[in-house]
Amino acid sequence: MVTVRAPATSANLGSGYDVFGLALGRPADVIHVEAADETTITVEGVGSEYVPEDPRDNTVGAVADALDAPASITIDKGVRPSSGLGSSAASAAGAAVALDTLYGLQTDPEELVRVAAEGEAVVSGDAHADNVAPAILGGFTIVTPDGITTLEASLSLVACLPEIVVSTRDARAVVPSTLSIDDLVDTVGSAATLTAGIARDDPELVGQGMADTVVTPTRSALIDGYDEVREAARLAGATGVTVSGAGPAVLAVCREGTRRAVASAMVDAFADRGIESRAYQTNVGRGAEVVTRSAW
Ligand SMILES: Nc1ncnc2c1ncn2[C@@H]1O[C@H](COP(=O)(O)OP(=O)(O)O)[C@@H](O)[C@H]1O
Ligand SMILES: N[C@@H](CCOP(=O)(O)O)C(=O)O
Repeated sequence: MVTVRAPATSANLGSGYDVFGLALGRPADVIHVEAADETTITVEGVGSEYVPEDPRDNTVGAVADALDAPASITIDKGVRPSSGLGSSAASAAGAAVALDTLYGLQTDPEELVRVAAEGEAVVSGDAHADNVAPAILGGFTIVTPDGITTLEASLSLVACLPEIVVSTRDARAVVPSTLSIDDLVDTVGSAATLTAGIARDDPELVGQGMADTVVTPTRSALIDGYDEVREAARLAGATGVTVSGAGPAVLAVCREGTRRAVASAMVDAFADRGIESRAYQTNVGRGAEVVTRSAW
């Protein structure tokens, strides 16, 4: 049996739609795999009642197929489904690393990212890799058709998850299909600023570079209370606040020493709208890792 811990991730970071991703220190899924003649899936943990166990509908089933690595797989969900925290990706990434280890495949890590992205296609309709890349490689990742660039990053973060469900498939449908040259210029400027901020461990630059006038306004409209939560986080010390992935989680990058205040300001602002939420105080995390391995 092989057991892997695979982290939640936050994709887009505002200006990097389908390109930027960050591994989070927590929460995480835990995936157990045992060799078997055919793939079976059992799901436990947070929101497990919303996750299909049929391998054709679970991201993990697509990964086992792509690696030709049938197994008895148990997913212990720590990342709530439909959260905007890469829940489906955490399972896919964890399964890719676990099955690769179980069968000694020694697949190249970038190839494992492509395999895990096949799992994402099962749930969102697109094999977008901006969650599975950081979930496997850790840190901050830039995914383009030419490959993946990874940067180590050190940021103090809050990911606040309200009791709202937003499906990634639905949230992809509201993204505009064209943009003006002004929006293009703004987006390139933001994305470049954000990348420089990551390279310099500078939360002010990262926060500034999260600005986005194209995708985020359409997604934030799906999150009741978003504007108030964003304002509350900024007043409490966040340098940048945006929709995490497709939402409904909201990600805040915090100035040194403000993370606790930002977390409680965000929870209070959702509560003022009558919405319960949970704020994860976290940082940039590592990629999926094998935690136990036994020979039976
Ligand atoms: N292993 C899995 N973990 C979580 N969700 C899964 C998994 N396999 C399939 N799903 C489905 O994917 C959807 C959640 O994925 P998605 O909308 O991308 O949310 P998230 O932003 O949390 O990844 C749900 O409909 C869920 O049933
Ligand atoms: N780039 C994707 C990311 C979706 O992230 P998730 O955590 O909501 O699955 C998108 O924005 O659609």
